[in-house]
Parts: sequence; structure tokens; C-alpha cells
Amino acid sequence: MDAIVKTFPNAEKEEKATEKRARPSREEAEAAVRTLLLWAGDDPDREGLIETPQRVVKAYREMFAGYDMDPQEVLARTFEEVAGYEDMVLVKDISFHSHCEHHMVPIIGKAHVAYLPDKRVLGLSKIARVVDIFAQRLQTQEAMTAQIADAINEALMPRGIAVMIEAEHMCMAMRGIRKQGSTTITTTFTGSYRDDPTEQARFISMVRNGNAA
Ligand SMILES: Nc1nc2c(ncn2[C@@H]2O[C@H](COP(=O)(O)OP(=O)(O)OP(=O)(O)O)[C@@H](O)[C@H]2O)c(=O)[nH]1
Ligand SMILES: [Zn+2]
Repeated sequence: MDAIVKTFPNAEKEEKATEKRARPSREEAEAAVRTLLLWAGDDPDREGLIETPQRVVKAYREMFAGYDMDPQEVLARTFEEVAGYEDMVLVKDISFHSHCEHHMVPIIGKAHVAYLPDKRVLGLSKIARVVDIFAQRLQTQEAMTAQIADAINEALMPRGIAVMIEAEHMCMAMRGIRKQGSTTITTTFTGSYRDDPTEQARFISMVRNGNAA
């Protein structure tokens, strides 16, 4: 507990500050894009760029739509009639696009999400929707992995959750260190996936080979 307090001394204050911070208007956001075009060294008044601020702001609304969505709303509906099925449910290769919070450039990857039901199950598409909600925010891969597990845990309280994300960070490929094709892998395991090495190994094997062998 102490460590948490020391690591995030201002977490609560920051959360409140974010709540209070008003969103700028569309016009203000477009003006900011115009400033960036000038900063890049181009002429925002030339024909090809004249509508670019509007387009960028529209694209941002779409790419960052996750801020206006509540994962718990998406996960609210669960089903019990599954004929007593209680083994792993794994949705793998969920492709996503996100943006890193350090450079605001794309993170492109795949998420694999599994849980061990405790009577109730989720609609399969809802798992992919939750991945998208968190992907459509500024992210670190670690945070996104933990957030997906947390949201499913809160909604479903299953016996265990396993989340693996494999992604390429364009901030490492297009700039900076410029290493193309490197993949970062992050995992979060809860419940039986955390405590039982066999369950964990079965998840990894099914993600890797498509079977539990
Ligand atoms: N842990 C983690 N790091 C990330 C993620 N996305 C980007 N980064 C890293 O965030 C770090 C930011 O480092 P800084 O030194 O503050 O920024 P920088 O000067 O742009 O760093 P370089 O990328 O090394 O040029 C970089 O090492 C990035 O690779 C992520 O999802 N998780
Ligand atoms: Zn980055």
C-alpha cells in the first residue's frame, strides 16, 4: 500500500483535474492542427492542406473514440445458458490499432483474451469491443493489457483471465531507435491463470499453436 502511495502521490488529484479540464471546441482543435502543419514546415493554406485540419480532427474523433465509451456498459450483458460449459473461452488474434501515450504514433497489434467462466459467459464480440475501447485511447501496452483484464474481471468475475498483447510500436520503427519488426509481448494473468501453471501453459499453447498440446 505504501509503495502505491509513494509511486502515485498525485493520482487522485490528477484524476480530478482531468475531470474538470474542458474539452476544446472542434475549431480550437483544428487550429492546433494548423499550427502543427506550420511547425512541420508546410503551408496550411495550399490547396492540398486546406481541409486537412478538419480531416485530422475527424480522424482523431474516430481513433480516440474510446474516451467516450464505458467498457462496463459493453460488458453489462452476460449469458448463463451454456449447457454447463466451464472450460476456457479464448478469443485470439483480435487485431487493434492504438497510439502510444509518449509519442502519439500507432501501436499495431493483436490481443488474445481468455477466461475461465464461473457460470456466466460474455458475448464474444464484446471482448473485441473492450479491446477496441482501450485501444482507442492513448496507451502504454502494459496499461492496456491490465485494463482489459480488469474490465472483464469487474463485469464477469470469472475463475481466471489471461490477456496477451503482441504489438509493434511505430515510435520504435519510424523514429528514434528505428527498429522495424520488433514485437513487444505483454501478459496479465488473474485467478487460475495466475495460480495454476498448467492453465497458464494451456493458454500460451493455444495462442501459439491453436491447440492445447
Ligand atoms: N513501457 C512502454 N514504453 C513505451 C511504450 N510505447 C512507447 N514506449 C517507450 O517510451 C519511452 C519514452 O522515452 P523518452 O526517453 O521519454 O522519449 P524519447 O526521447 O522519444 O525516447 P526514444 O524513443 O528512445 O527516442 C521510449 O523508450 C519508448 O520506446 C509502451 O507501450 N510501454
Ligand atoms: Zn511511443
